[in-house]
Amino acid sequence: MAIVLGDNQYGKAETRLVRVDRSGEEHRIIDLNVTTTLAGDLARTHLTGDNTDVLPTDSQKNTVFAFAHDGVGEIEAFAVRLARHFVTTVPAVHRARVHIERYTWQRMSVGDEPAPHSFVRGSGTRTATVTCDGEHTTVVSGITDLVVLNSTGSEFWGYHKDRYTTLPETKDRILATAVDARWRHTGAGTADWAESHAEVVRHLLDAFATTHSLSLQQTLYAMGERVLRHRPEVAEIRLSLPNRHHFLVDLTPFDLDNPGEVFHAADRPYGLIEGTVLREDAPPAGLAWW
Ligand SMILES: O=c1[nH]c(=O)c2[nH]c(=O)[nH]c2[nH]1
Repeated sequence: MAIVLGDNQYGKAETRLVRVDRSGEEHRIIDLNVTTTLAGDLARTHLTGDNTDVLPTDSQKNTVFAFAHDGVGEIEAFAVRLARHFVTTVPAVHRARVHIERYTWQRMSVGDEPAPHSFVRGSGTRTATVTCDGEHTTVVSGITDLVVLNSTGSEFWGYHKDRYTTLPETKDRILATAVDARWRHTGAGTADWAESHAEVVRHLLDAFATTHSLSLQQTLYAMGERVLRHRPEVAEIRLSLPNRHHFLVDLTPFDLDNPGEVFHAADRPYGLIEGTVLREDAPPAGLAWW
């Protein structure tokens, strides 16, 4: 019986890079978590331990820091630079993926003045995943952990019921989720990554806030559809929405009414609603989701 090496990849996971821009009166910070993943002709090291083809993961980490020396810029562009570097300079490497998370920091205010070098962590983490095979480069942008809540404007009723169904139907509930969205760009050369990202997030939030929801599934589709209608540079968006259930507490044992005011915010289990919304004529995804 022959035994062979199957798919393999390797890289440095979660290089934490913080860069301080001191060029102005006010400092600016970029706080990143960078993961590099390489694949290619790497049979030799697996089969014989000959490491000729292997760029150490330590070198990959060093590359991330060295590339930050002259500025990081937008994370999509930084990831493109790194991915192309690995594919074009390491002979055995034919595919590189660079995944970056950028934590949100907002400038503090002291009194009415913006603080020059003090920051507070904001909500939502921006992400970018770039894949390069030497010929094609794909860019996926995203946002994770963007926690949102509507205190009304959400119903859930008319669902399939069986002997195990106890959930009461509701015409008014809290709808809350932590948005995890990733969207694939039609090209790798969007002019303004920052503007594109801010606008996609704005449309996601607008759709969440203005959709009268009959299910989180319906809200998911509305969020994706709105992004695609307004942002031509986006070909496809994948959303993962945990349903952060808020259950109305029964206060009748205490002779108290509860007209939609007191809720138990349960953390688990939670419904997990996931879906993809895309253009019918979206170009092939290639390695985008690799
Ligand atoms: O919006 C919802 N979708 C569901 O599929 C579901 N299932 C459930 O128990 N509550 C909800 N809410």
